[in-house]
Amino acid sequence: MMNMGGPETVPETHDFLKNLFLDGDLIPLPFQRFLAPYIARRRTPQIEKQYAEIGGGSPILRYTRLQGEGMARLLDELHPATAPHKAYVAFRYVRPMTDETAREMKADGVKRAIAFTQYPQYSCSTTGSSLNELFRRSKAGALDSEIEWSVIDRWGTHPGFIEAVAQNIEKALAKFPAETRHETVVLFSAHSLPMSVVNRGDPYILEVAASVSAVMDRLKQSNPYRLVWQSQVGPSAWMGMQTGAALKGLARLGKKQVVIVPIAFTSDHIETLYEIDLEYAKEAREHGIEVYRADSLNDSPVFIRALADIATQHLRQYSSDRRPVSVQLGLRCPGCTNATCQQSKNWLAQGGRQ
Ligand SMILES: C=CC1=C(C)c2cc3[nH]c(cc4nc(cc5[nH]c(cc1n2)c(C)c5CCC(=O)O)C(CCC(=O)O)=C4C)c(C)c3C=C
Ligand SMILES: [Fe+2]
Ligand SMILES: [Fe+2]
Repeated sequence: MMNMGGPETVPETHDFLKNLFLDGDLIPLPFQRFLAPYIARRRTPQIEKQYAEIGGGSPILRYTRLQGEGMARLLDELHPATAPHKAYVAFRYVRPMTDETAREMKADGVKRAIAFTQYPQYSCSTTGSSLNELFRRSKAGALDSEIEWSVIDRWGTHPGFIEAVAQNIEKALAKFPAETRHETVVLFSAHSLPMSVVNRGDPYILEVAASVSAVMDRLKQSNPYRLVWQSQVGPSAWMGMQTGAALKGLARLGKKQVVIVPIAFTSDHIETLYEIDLEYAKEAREHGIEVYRADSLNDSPVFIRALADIATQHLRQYSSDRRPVSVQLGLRCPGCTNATCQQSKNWLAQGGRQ
């Protein structure tokens, strides 16, 4: 289960940020090895304060383990041919990272594995970075070369995922009076992307939009909605409209009720617990809007069943066609100039064989 991870405790914030700014697949910086620690040090106090305010750290490891254990249990029933199943966590910027997980898998004698992204929608900066890291660690000899790999690279329109998000929206909508509930604006909010990434042909924006469209179809188009973008970092141009500005705009239009929906991440993190709950919701209330947030998926049993179903479908498909990767993963962004992307795609298309 591949994801970025987050600091479990406040003092881990600096190392998390340092590893994040060292990731050239996420943020290519000039003189990265020198600039990354500098930027991380400067940013640490502000981000530490945010993690402190949301309870002292990120809950992502706890939820990913819980989701993985639940998924593996269900998989044993749904796909007994490949049982027993076990979920391992590989984070990009905090422990457990790929090397540590690879050692654990080696000790367990694993010979068949699925690299299962926990980002519903594909971006080169997120899932792409995790897959490139898997490739690099393999090349460095950290992975057991006998493991047969396949990849689940995106699942943003899977009906189980859509159902889990839709149910959480319904719960939030139910907090408004029945007479005015249909007027509530559903504001989907996803982490933004720099326009430089969008403009090289990254598929994330399209895939997030596809998730939103599928959720609204499941809700039978019950409410007006928009997709907006949050958490931009630094001075460059990022995908908009920004979530904060959208809330102000909705207030200007006289809207009184809003449900904010995190759609691109599967557990709580500072974007939901700090940015949305503490910053945006407070600002919106000051503008006269009553606002609730749809819960993150966290320990949702509907979501855990969806993960098991996604893995089952993948295993069935793989047993019939032996294709380790999706057709879509084979295509690099038309504007991609990162040579590792091609190498890692070739490696994965061969099932992780050298
Ligand atoms: C699907 C979600 C995410 C995408 C896409 C994404 C792209 C992206 N992010 C940065 C820079 C930063 N991201 C940071 C933290 C962070 N990012 C995501 C998710 C996505 N990022 C999460 C869940 C988090 C964890 C923080 C949290 O909310 O708990 C940070 C560090 C925090 C900060 O300093 O503000 C940076 C920096 C870029 C440049 C990028 C696309 C290229
Ligand atoms: Fe980010
Ligand atoms: Fe790329």
